[in-house]
Amino acid sequence: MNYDVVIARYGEIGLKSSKVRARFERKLVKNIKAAIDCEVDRNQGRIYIFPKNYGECLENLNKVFGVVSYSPAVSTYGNYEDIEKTLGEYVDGLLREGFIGEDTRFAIKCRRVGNHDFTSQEMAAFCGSVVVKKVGCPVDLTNPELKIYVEVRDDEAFIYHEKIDGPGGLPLGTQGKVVVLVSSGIDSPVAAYLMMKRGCEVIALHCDNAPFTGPKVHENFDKIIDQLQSYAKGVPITKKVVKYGEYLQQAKDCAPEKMTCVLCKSGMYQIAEKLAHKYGALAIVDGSSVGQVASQTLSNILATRHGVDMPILSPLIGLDKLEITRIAEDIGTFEISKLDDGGCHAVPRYPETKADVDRVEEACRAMNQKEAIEKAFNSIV
Ligand SMILES: Nc1ncnc2c1ncn2[C@@H]1O[C@H](COP(=O)(O)OP(=O)(O)OP(=O)(O)O)[C@@H](O)[C@H]1O
Repeated sequence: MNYDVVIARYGEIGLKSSKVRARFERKLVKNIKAAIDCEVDRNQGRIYIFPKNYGECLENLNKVFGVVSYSPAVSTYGNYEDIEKTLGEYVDGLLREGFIGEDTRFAIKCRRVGNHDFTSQEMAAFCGSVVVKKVGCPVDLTNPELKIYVEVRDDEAFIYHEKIDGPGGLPLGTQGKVVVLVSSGIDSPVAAYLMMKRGCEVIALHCDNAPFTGPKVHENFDKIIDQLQSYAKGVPITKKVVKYGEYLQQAKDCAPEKMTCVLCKSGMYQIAEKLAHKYGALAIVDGSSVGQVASQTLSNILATRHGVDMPILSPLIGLDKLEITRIAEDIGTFEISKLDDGGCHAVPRYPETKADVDRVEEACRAMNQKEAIEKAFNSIV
């Protein structure tokens, strides 16, 4: 097929006020250009992409948030003569590639914007007759096997037959920054992805628990961020790593053993909050999901957040492991997360599952948490 344009559609942006919409559209176009080598035109709620390489364009558009669907198309002029000629060639291509045959029930879907001397129905009937003359296949408007779309916009027309689903969401970078706590596990990369999908720029903070973890954990974190960067064209993820081993050692030495995981989370949130202030981020994000592991009880979730003033968002909170795993597979992080990284050896035999604020405060005092956090924060690279 000799496509010469890809039409991209966006959803939610269209619901915004005209000022916000214009800003979102500009950002979306910028992100598309960062992801694809192309020229771009914006017109009446559609984005027209003229890529250098169609294969690359179709693959990368699938990773640009804000794009709801897209169609490779051929363009022509918006009059009977040119549409007839171009549609005829388009149908030849469909025949060659086996999308249409003499038994294929088909329908023409025509949309029109602008002033023309024909209605959408008249143009649809005309285009239908062009296809029938060429292929001899039956028209079926209620249950077609193939839909051929003809969009006439002022003096231009576009013909296509595919609508490929995009990732949806909002253009990356339109909703401010968040600090996402990213481990090398399955959940937190999905949490980062979902926030990016809602338009948030991500600062990924990883706590390097060495010597309680091996080098594989850090390596896998790097690979996960590399994979997520393919969704962050235009607004790349900022990567930050804090040396967290000394903090954990202090927790183990000075506070009750069973509080180690609670103190670990509490420290992570506080370091994330400091980092957020430094970089102008407005929220902290983690991959918690209620009851998924022993430490993710509601009482632990509440107690570990004590002392943090910034919102801590947990986009996976109501999802089960299977749902999270499915997303991780789709976005290409599961294969990395499932690699054996040796786990964390700071985890006590019986971790606290019913932490309360008083005992957390007591444990924080016992380990001199404020000083340990300050020290860890200064190690961030
Ligand atoms: N080493 C780490 N660095 C940064 N964040 C972390 C780290 N370990 C845990 N977190 C954060 O705390 C959340 C809860 O971690 P926890 O270990 O309790 O659960 P999990 O189900 O294993 O999470 P994940 O699959 O994301 O590792 C993680 O989703 C992540 O946001």
